[in-house]
Amino acid sequence: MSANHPNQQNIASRQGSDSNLRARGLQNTPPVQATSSSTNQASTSQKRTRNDVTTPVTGVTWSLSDTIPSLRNIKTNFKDNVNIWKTDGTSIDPKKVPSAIVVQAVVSTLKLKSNDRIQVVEKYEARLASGCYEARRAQENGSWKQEKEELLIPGLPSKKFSGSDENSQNQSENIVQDVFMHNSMPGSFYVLWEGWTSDFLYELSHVDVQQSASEAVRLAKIRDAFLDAFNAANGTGELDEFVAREKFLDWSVRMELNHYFWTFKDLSYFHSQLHADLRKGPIFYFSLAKDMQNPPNFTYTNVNVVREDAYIRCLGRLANQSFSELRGVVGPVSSWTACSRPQHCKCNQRALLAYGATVGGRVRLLQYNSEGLLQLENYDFDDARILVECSNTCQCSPETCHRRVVQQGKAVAIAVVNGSIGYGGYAAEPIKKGQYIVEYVGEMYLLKERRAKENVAPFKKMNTQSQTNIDFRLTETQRDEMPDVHELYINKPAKSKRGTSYEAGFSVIDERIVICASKVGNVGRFLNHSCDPNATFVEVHSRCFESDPLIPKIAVFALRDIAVGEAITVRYYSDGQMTDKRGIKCGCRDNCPNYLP
Ligand SMILES: C[S@@+](CC[C@H](N)C(=O)[O-])C[C@H]1O[C@@H](n2cnc3c(N)ncnc32)[C@H](O)[C@@H]1O
Repeated sequence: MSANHPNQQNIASRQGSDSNLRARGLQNTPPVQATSSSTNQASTSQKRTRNDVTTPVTGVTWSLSDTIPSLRNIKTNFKDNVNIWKTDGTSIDPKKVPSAIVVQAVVSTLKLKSNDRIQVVEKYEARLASGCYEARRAQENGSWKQEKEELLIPGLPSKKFSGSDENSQNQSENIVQDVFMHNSMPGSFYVLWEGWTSDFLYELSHVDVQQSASEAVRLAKIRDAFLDAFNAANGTGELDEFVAREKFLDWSVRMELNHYFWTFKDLSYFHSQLHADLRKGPIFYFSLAKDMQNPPNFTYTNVNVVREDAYIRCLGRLANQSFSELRGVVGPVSSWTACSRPQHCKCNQRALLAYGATVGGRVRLLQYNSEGLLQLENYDFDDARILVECSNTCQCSPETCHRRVVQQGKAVAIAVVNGSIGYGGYAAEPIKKGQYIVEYVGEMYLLKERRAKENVAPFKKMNTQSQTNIDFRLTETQRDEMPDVHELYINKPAKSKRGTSYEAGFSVIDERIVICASKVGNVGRFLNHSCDPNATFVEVHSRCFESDPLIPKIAVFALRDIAVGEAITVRYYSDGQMTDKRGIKCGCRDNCPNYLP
């Protein structure tokens, strides 16, 4: 640190000032309520005019109006005040956590309506996390404006307060965004405030920060431990300089308010805040290179953003029928819950009924063990398998049931780092075999029938080398053929990088439904392919309330223990699909002979 740097006096004058500490509140309180979507209008009923729909599986016919969810129909077995608790002591009301955002065509005969659980919007746009008060205020009043066009990322503040606003703003409730180690004073942290630029860093003692912003310190420790592990794994010392920049800050970075570095910090903070809203793990974005790359630019979502046609298709699936509608087909309701005897569970029975017929009765139901870890004995990539979680009909606790892992949101910390095959996702906390890692979330839409047939083999071909459970098989040309999904419903996408695909499909639940995380997605979009993966995609039925529509999910689970610093990888394709040399050379290891189609 240069003794004559103009900002030094600025920082020194604030150092250890109790009055500043009190005045600024030093709060690190994540938001309590999850409202990352764009519509909050509640409604209690949904009128439908559409004709009956016939399931292709059993020929059972029912009226769509019977299956449209509304809050009215949510019959919970919880006491009214039962909440899900987060690590910071705040709670989530599960009834107010959206289970999907439905993007409806402007011209639609159906006119879906929103409620707390299903939010119907015309267009999905990113927002700042609901608890980021200072950032919202700065967005209105701040004097600093983002100058670099490539750094205008949806959901990140484009305006902030800067040092020059110090005396003109009412600074009562500032929140700690990030803390960095002090290179020359081990007893101090540099503190970055939410909604403020880096020319307004404070230098505060560990004790003060630890007491008032313990969550920020906990996250900084996870970040720094990851960097050390990642650096050690790379072994050559090449990264030392960049790791030090992340942990200690450079003057050059601190004083250049438009530096890419700060956008990576904002991505980490605001995406982690959105995750904290739903009790999911934090995310850390890094560019460990001298010339930092453009940060990834996409709109963050915690829940699938479902196009109207895919939503209607989901409602029309047999799996969406209530138990009363299926009386006589699904066995009688027993007193066993799925938690105690999965084979007697009616949710499992219904899933087998719904998919067994489609895929020749060869669907395997995956199960959790009593610690909530997926049992993966005899795991075979080519098996047709799904996972069904408990819901409120099972009468078990949404808080403690070991079969509600995905809906409880207990996902791990993930770091996103750039490398030779683009960005990749890495374990920032140790992960156990069978542990839930993250959901793969994005825009959900239907493939056209013709393309679905071309691209997804019928189940009778399952269990052969050429079939995968979840795939990324759409080519650039095929995506270009996609009709108007983005134009009509979502922000128009920039052309994706040539050869880069973010589309994942289902093969058991519905081969026409695709989740695309290119423009709207979550951290799952960064998981790269490996021919020897340590994690796997699983098709999941998970809903807190039986009256929610059953929107299928894709979740990622660990196939083996994964250490901090290790890349989290999944298999997009089986070996037989990876021989065509016109594809992308697989970079999962040195000299891998395979090609991504
Ligand atoms: C779902 S994205 C993964 C994240 C991506 N690397 C990024 O930077 O955003 C899938 C794309 O990543 C790249 N990719 C993933 N795994 C790869 C591998 N093993 N070898 C080469 N490219 C890979 C390909 O471009 C692929 O279409």
